[in-house]
Amino acid sequence: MSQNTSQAPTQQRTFTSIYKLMNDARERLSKTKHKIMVLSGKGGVGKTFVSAMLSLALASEGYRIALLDADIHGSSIPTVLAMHGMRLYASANGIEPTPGPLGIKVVATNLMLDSPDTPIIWRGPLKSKAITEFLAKVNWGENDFLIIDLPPGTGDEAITIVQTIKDLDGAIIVTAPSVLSEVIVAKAINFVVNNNVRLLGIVENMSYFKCPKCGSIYYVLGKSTGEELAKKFNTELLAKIPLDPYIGEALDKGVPYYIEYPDAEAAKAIKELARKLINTFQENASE
Ligand SMILES: Nc1ncnc2c1ncn2[C@@H]1O[C@H](COP(=O)(O)OP(=O)(O)OP(=O)(O)O)[C@@H](O)[C@H]1O
Repeated sequence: MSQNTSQAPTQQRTFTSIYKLMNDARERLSKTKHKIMVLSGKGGVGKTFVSAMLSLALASEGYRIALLDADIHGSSIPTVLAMHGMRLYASANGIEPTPGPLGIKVVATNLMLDSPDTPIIWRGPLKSKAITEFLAKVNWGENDFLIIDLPPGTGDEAITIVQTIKDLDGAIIVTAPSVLSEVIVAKAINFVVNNNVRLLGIVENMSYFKCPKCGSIYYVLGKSTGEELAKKFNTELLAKIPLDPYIGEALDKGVPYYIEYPDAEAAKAIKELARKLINTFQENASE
């Protein structure tokens, strides 16, 4: 009994501080119109690539974009956006997002590290706190879209996002033909639906490869079943993004793919994805 009593003030302080952080986060994000999370049931399907390129596609249509890399351990948004040597910095207004290509505001743990290959050794509660602090202490300012790139699965990071951002506008599930199993897609979809987040649809990445010489289509990672899956889960197949060798080339050259190769096959699919998203929210706005 006496032990409980002596612990009470500390526990209360912890709850108060998390409650305050969550409130601060909501206040900080109150001038961001649409908040969208990007998740997948499995790793390596191109979630980061889709989040980063979708952000660039929306920005190139004139929208104000913020991008949160909520993948604390595997933070790679800055690399994909070619933000070499850039850092977050503090101002009197909080943590300032780092301006990325086309002016998108980027927040990522890798932008806080001296070296991008430094490992972050944090367990669940610390990762959740880091994400809440990012949301609460970053000077997000006014944005049309906040895109949140999550690590694979439905763990601490995803739970923190849905608990903190109560007015999330929706979720995009990214998957690839090799992992288009119903079970994997269902897990991600159930997480979204059970948390009362609007399911915007599925993006099938690495869908096919189109030969640039003869135009033949090859299903390198297995037959595309995106349409059937979307139908089965009563959602939309938002995009089929092909495998594109220029993506690796852009990474090697240290340039953002969408800007460097705007007419490449995958870039065109991402542009379409961005337009669908814009239409979705314009339709909603006029309802
Ligand atoms: N359509 C594509 N064509 C060719 N390469 C791609 C495509 N999409 C993504 N890639 C490449 O595949 C690799 C994995 O992509 P990415 O890191 O975006 O996946 P992820 O789902 O975010 O991974 P993680 O599970 O680590 O979070 C990267 O090297 C990326 O450049």
